[in-house]
Amino acid sequence: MLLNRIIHLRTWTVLPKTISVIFSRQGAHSLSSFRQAAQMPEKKLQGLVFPFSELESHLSSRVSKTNFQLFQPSFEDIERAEALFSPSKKHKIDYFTSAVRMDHAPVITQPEVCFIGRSNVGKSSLIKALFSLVPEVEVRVSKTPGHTKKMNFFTVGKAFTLVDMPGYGHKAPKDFVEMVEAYLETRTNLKRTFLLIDGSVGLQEADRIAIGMCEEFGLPYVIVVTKIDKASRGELLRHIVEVEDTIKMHTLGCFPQPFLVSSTQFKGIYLLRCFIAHVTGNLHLKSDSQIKWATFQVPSRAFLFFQDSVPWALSGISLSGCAIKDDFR
Ligand SMILES: Nc1nc2c(ncn2[C@@H]2O[C@H](COP(=O)(O)OP(=O)(O)OP(=O)(O)O)[C@@H](O)[C@H]2O)c(=O)[nH]1
Ligand SMILES: [Mg+2]
Repeated sequence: MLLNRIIHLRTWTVLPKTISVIFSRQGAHSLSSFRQAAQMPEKKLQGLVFPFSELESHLSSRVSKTNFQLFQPSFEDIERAEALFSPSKKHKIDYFTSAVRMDHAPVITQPEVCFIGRSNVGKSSLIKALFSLVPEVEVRVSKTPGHTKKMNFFTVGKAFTLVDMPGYGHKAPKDFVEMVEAYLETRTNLKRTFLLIDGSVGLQEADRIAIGMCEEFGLPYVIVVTKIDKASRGELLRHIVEVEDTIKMHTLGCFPQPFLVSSTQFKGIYLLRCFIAHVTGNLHLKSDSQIKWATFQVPSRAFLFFQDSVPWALSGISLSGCAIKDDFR
């Protein structure tokens, strides 16, 4: 199968030192909450919430800037989405269970989102940042590739579940294919797959194979460019253009807007929270939020998602390949 090929790829030359970190309450990020961040000067806040806005003026006209602004919720919507990521007595956010095989995966009906990507791309760090309002939830990150060995399920109240996956490529677990491919192919409550690409190294062969797999399975998926703090501006722009070109030329199921994030600087995290709230059917955007029209073909499995009452239309994608309107309620 496709991912078998990824596992055997050896594109990493430098192996970082083994350091495992368990994030605890002490590790809470000072920008965990959008409310806190909203105290910042407008321009800084804009760059934090919409990281693309800082890069926009440097991109050539060849790149579709509209695609980066397809999902552009209002600050009010972002704040409403944040409530979903804030725990309360009635809305518990916690680690749920782990599985190494599909028959060990919990059977649940609530919407689910998962995070896949090469080992060390920053999947667990991103989830830790998304859950930073609940720092007691243990999400393990490590400098050593291949740290996450199991599919780790986290529940966000009754609203949705989120799955942290082992990485593919270097040091992927032996049972990776049976675990992750089977999950992606058969999980019926999976609403979105977030495919992470390291913004400091750009698209690698393993990423292209993973994109091919998402296409083959007809998954609705979204590309997230990670570690944007680590790359120079020039490098990052080059990598973003490459991602954009790939989405445009080689994908049908990928949401046209790549999301840019830095889990350490908290860039793009509030926007991603809002997108997750939206695609899991937990947030209806206010009318002043902007979701632009998108026109392209949708793979067959998308129809199943439409039937699940979380239509693709929610992310600006048309079922018929025709343009759709931006008010979906
Ligand atoms: N500079 C920077 N480093 C990051 C960022 N996100 C993650 N890292 C670092 O990248 C390394 C890998 O992070 P993880 O979150 O464990 O990566 P992963 O994709 O879960 O890795 P596996 O579980 O091995 O597949 C850690 O050293 C993180 O601190 C980021 O946004 N910026
Ligand atoms: Mg991990």
